[in-house]
Amino acid sequence: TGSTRPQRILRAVQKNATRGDPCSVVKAIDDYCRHKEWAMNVGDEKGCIVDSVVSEVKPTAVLELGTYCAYSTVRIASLLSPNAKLITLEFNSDYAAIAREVIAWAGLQDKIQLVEGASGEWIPRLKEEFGIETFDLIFLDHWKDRYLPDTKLLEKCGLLRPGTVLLADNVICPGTPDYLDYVRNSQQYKSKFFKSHLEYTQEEDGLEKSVFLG
Ligand SMILES: O=C(NC/C=C/[C@H]1O[C@@H](n2cnc3cncnc32)[C@H](O)[C@@H]1O)c1cc([N+](=O)[O-])cc(O)c1O
Ligand SMILES: [Mg+2]
Repeated sequence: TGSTRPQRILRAVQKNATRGDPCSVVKAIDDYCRHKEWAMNVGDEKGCIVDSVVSEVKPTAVLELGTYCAYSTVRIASLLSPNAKLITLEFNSDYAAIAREVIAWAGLQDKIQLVEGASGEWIPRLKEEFGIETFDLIFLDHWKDRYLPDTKLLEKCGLLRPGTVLLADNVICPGTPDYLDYVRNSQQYKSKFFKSHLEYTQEEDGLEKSVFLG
């Protein structure tokens, strides 16, 4: 049986990136996925928009939904202040195992808590299990039909505060129509679209940044 795409991505990181250097890990994944094999990382073009939002928000508590190979996990965590923490949820154990290796290669284990489990099950447990009050930034990049239910769950669990930023990948491709409709028409959010392209392609895509108003 051959290797999986995440295993090949990890191998590219171990071959081409420098241990303890998150930027080289991000670059190794982008180079591999642009030139060898496409994969559903947020990528470098949209990644620069993610970087600018993280730099603007300066979050100390970050939640990522959908780790996959930890590309965005590493990219975001590398910009966080020393006392900031990022929790990332991933329910596929094979992907979680690869993600842990990528996070370790980047030397970011102390900043990142990877939780192996489903967002629907874990969001209600975050306050108790991790002593989280509210999140400053949430990056949504998991199954696209989970964005809306998980956002409503985050509201219900009191994990959002006035000013919390929700940053959603793929609102054009593959698309998250029900989520977009909600954050753009709800009085509880101030939403803004950042036009970009689908990772490693010329296809249209973009990120939606939505500020919770409380
Ligand atoms: O489908 C896409 N992403 C889904 C990402 C899914 C990842 O999040 C996990 N997950 C899902 N629900 C979960 C609930 N709880 C925890 N992990 C979960 C899955 O195990 C996977 O690791 C996608 C597709 C394209 N595309 O061009 O087709 C481009 C992109 O940028 C994408 O993000
Ligand atoms: Mg995505």
